[in-house]
Amino acid sequence: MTTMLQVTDLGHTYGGDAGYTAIDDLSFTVNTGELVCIVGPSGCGKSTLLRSVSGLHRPSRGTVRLQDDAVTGVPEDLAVVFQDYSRSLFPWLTVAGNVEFPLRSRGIPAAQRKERAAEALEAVGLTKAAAKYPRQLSGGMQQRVAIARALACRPALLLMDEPFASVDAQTRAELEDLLLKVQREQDTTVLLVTHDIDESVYLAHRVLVLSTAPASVVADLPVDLPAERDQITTKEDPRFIELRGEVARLLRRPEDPASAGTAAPSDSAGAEDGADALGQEAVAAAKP
Ligand SMILES: Nc1ncnc2c1ncn2[C@@H]1O[C@H](COP(=O)(O)OP(=O)(O)OP(=O)(O)O)[C@@H](O)[C@H]1O
Repeated sequence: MTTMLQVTDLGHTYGGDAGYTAIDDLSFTVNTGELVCIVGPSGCGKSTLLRSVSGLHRPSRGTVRLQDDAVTGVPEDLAVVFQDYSRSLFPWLTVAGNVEFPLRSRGIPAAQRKERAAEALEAVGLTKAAAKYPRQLSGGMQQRVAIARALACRPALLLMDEPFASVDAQTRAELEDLLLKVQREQDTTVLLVTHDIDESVYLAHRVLVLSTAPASVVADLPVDLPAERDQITTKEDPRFIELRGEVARLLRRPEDPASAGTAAPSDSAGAEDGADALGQEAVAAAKP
């Protein structure tokens, strides 16, 4: 088992030494081919962590290493899927154009770009939509385009920031299963942030639970469920229910009296539609 991502003693304080510390002493690893989910209370510093891992900002303390190289800027072999597909796809490009777009800046020749885009669109079941524009697709289909675009880059690490939070429950379940299928087929290494406890246990090989801000890792839970997951039978598995309860208990805020009861099945880590700063930065950076 090789290490794909190593985060060591990571800390970030906004506004200098006397400012606000969002994350502190954060350490974890992600192995090659693993799907690791991160859950944490709202505002605990998940986006700050993802920004540091993706090289979009320089953390105040600690190190991030991707395939043993220190991350000091956005690495070529990293792709990110954001929550808000409407802000991450380019409306003036076709589906195929969107998927090919990041390959252009990587200097990949046109024929190879087309081939890779076709492969990625096939993996997400969108071959027939290649010539359409994002506005002609449903939200779930648009998010599949965003996933195809990330896959076409053949990233060493795929970062996903609340990728299914903006779609309806049925589409969310379909996209979760699509991610599991693609991850298994392509052996992609994935680090996914979610507010949804069920989703984290359903998708992950391991769930990292973060504390309230400044975020640190309070638990690193291996998900010892059968590799083959099913939206109904997996969620009925007593071990799934046990793990879900464990994550909910770890996330429970002692000061919150409402959290003193048993966690509800659809309990979430405190979702708020956190404005997707990462998404905005990425689109701004990529606009021609
Ligand atoms: N640029 C910034 N300057 C100052 N403080 C910031 C900045 N960005 C984030 N913060 C603060 O750092 C803390 C962590 O923010 P972050 O967005 O990383 O949390 P999060 O866990 O992703 O939130 P959410 O769950 O709502 O998406 C918050 O209190 C936030 O107000």
